[in-house]
This record gives sequence, structure tokens and C-alpha cells, in this order.
Amino acid sequence: MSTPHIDADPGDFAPAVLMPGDPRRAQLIAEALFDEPRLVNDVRGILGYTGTIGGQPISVMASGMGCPSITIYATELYRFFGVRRIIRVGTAGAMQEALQLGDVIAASAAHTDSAMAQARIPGVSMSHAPSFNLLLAAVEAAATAEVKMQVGPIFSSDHFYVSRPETAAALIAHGTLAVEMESAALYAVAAAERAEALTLLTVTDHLGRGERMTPKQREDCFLDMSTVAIAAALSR
Ligand SMILES: O=P(O)(O)O[C@H]1O[C@H](CO)[C@@H](O)[C@H]1O
Ligand SMILES: O=c1cc[nH]c(=O)[nH]1
Repeated sequence: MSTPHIDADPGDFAPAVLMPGDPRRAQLIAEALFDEPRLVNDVRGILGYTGTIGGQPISVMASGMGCPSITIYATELYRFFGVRRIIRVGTAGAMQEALQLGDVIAASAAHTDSAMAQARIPGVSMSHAPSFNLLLAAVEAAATAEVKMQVGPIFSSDHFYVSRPETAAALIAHGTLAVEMESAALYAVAAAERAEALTLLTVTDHLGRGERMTPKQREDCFLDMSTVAIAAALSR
């Protein structure tokens, strides 16, 4: 069966899917961490792989960048391919002073300026929240793997380059940990499809200090986050 954006058969995807924005990160995760990964989607270069870990099936597929893109892929996976859990494994810009490059964050809520959020239930400011079970499993997995993980609210922005110092300052004052571009939409789709979602992020930039990882460091920084994501994805 194919949808407009995924050319795969029923059963090609595991019930649990890891979802980075970057197709290259999807390929690296599959090749580094899955047993016998096989390519199950490459429409528009959005690479998707399915393999096993410890005998359990698991998939990884890219989302592309931004709320519209992840909304399309998450909706099609949940609605047409039997997927029940999506764990975003993304990169983010740190907003709080104490965060360092390479730190891992679990998004317990996602604020957003996306028009998509306002259009989903007109007149309502939705709460964009992860699956409690997945968040709990991730917290436990991080403790077991000794991965230092901050849990808190993040900001899913429609903009990467527009500078809004007052908005950033207000979000920081409200405890927002970091900015990225997809999680609010993922959490909204999961709610609409009665499925599970969670976002884990690795800090690749620090907004206040102007620090940033190199492109190569961005590609290589997925291991701690993926270890936690896989444990949560395969939890009961
Ligand atoms: O690294 P990914 O998962 O793509 O996440 C972040 O990186 C992209 C911007 O560079 C946006 O998609 C943002 O959410
Ligand atoms: O959306 C993003 C992702 C990484 N770093 C940022 O500053 N923003």
C-alpha cells in the first residue's frame, strides 16, 4: 500500500518508529544500531528503515523539517501503517543557561507558534504533551544508561532564522528548555490518532552563548539520545 508520501507495504514498519528530522540521521541510526536494517521508504529522500534490536522489530524514518512535514509523516504512519509509537530524536537550540552542547532533553510539553496548532481546534490553545508511559520509560532508561537527561517544556517554532528576543526572553522566563521545530505537531497528531509520541532532543546550539556544533558533530551526536529512545520505544 502506498500513501502520497510513503511507498511501503503493510507490515513494513514496526509498531515503534524513531523519527529524526534528518534522513541521514535515520540512515546512521539504522546502520549503527539495528540488526539487519532494510530500507522501507525513500519517497522524496525521506529514508525509512526497519530492523530489529534484541529480536524486537523497530523502525526509523525521517520527518523532514517543520510542523507541516512531521504532521504528514506521523499521520500516515499512525493511520495507514499500523504504527503506534513515534519517538522523535531531534536536535535543538538550548535556551536555559545551564544547558550544554550534547545534553539530552525529554520534552514534557511543547509550546508552539505554529498556525497548524491554532487550526486544529479553532479557539482552543491545545496542550501539546507526550505519552506519559513513553516519558516514564525514557526517564527510567536514561537513569539505567547513565545519560544525564533534562525533562521539561520546549518550544516548537515555525522559524529557524527570525530573531525575536522578547519572545525568547518570555519563553526562557517560563522555564522553556530549548527550541526546535516539530514536537508540538507530533504530539497533536498522536493525540488525534489516539497513539503515542515522545520527543528526545540533543542540544546542538546554545542560543544565549552563540555556541554551535559543526555539521559533522550534529550527525554524530545521536548515540545517547538514541539509546534512551530505543529503550522507551521497545518498553511495554
Ligand atoms: O535535527 P532535526 O531533528 O531536524 O531538528 C531540528 O533541526 C532542524 C533545524 O535545523 C529542525 O528540524 C529542528 O527541529
Ligand atoms: O530548531 C533548531 C534546531 C537546532 N538549533 C536551533 O537553534 N534551532
